[in-house]
Amino acid sequence: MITFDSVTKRYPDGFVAVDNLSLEAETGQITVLVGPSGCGKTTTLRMINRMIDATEGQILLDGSDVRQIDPPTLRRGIGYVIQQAGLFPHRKIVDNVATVPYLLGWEKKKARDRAMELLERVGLDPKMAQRYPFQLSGGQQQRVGVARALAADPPVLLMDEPFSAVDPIVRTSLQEELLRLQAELNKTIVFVTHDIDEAIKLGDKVAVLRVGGKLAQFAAPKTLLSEPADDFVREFLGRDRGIRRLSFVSSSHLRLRTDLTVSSSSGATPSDDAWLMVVSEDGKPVGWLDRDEPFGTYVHGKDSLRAALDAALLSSSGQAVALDESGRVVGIATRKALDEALSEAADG
Ligand SMILES: Nc1ncnc2c1ncn2[C@@H]1O[C@H](COP(=O)(O)OP(=O)(O)OP(=O)(O)O)[C@@H](O)[C@H]1O
Repeated sequence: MITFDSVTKRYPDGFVAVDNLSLEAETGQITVLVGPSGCGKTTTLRMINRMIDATEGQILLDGSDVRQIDPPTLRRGIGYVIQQAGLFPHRKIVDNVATVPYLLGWEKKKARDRAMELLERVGLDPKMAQRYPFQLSGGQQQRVGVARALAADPPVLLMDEPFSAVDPIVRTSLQEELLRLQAELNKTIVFVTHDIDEAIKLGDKVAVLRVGGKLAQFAAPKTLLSEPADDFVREFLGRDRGIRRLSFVSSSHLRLRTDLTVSSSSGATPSDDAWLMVVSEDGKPVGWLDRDEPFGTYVHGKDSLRAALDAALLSSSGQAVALDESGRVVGIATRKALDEALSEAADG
């Protein structure tokens, strides 16, 4: 766990970049620092690995004051990923990833084997290992940056706007990759971004900072969306707060109708008003009976209420097709069921 206890950073010119910050970044979780430009996110992050020293207060890493630990020892246990990856341009990818193991005196083969394993872990083709950074796309370089930070298996990972220099599609895939990796690795991650959507997607908890380095709110994404602490946070969260909150509401409470499905061999005829979903022999959705309209699906209980609503909006049926994890139809969420679930969500 990383604990900020009344931490202030005053730069030599007197500017207060971080003002009396107290928060805890839990072990094995992703804590996101988010806020407008200049609010002190990077300063806060760099005080953890002592690239910047706090002026007042204490930062504790698993109970030990970081200022009592000499910086090289401290940084051995802390991976650091920055925007545009910051790779060494004249080193091959494999050697970039092996940087810290080399510094730690690992023998070359062991360090390179570790690097190759990590490249695979972050979803890069092993063939990339022999290339130089300029021969990789921005997104690939960013993956290398993550692999490099993980090389010595540090328990803590600091990530400073790591995905902000890539296009939105690559960015989404990097975010998903990080969540997948984190599910395996359980690192204590502190992640800086100015993008509130990224914060909400990645954070177990999100610290919203305002200019002047003051903490405006520290909460789980769901709480931020439903109970923003003040107008600043509300405005920073932006539009569609209500819809976005549905991403954190489970679809498992949606009441499903099983009488609105028909097997493809049944020869059923449509009734006037009902939309019936034809289901193949192996349980997969085929299409609406006698209606040439698209249909939308979601995985019941796994996807959010937002996903179910989105699926319903894909066709004029207004109904979502609920699937199990292997893609078989488990029932139909009707408008009425969605309506009920939405009003429950609005209440709670
Ligand atoms: N060495 C320094 N001396 C004086 N002021 C500084 C110094 N470094 C940063 N600052 C100021 O401290 C404030 C916080 O900077 P910081 O880089 O932590 O912000 P940030 O939230 O990460 O911003 P951005 O999103 O733009 O990267 C800014 O106003 C910055 O100008």
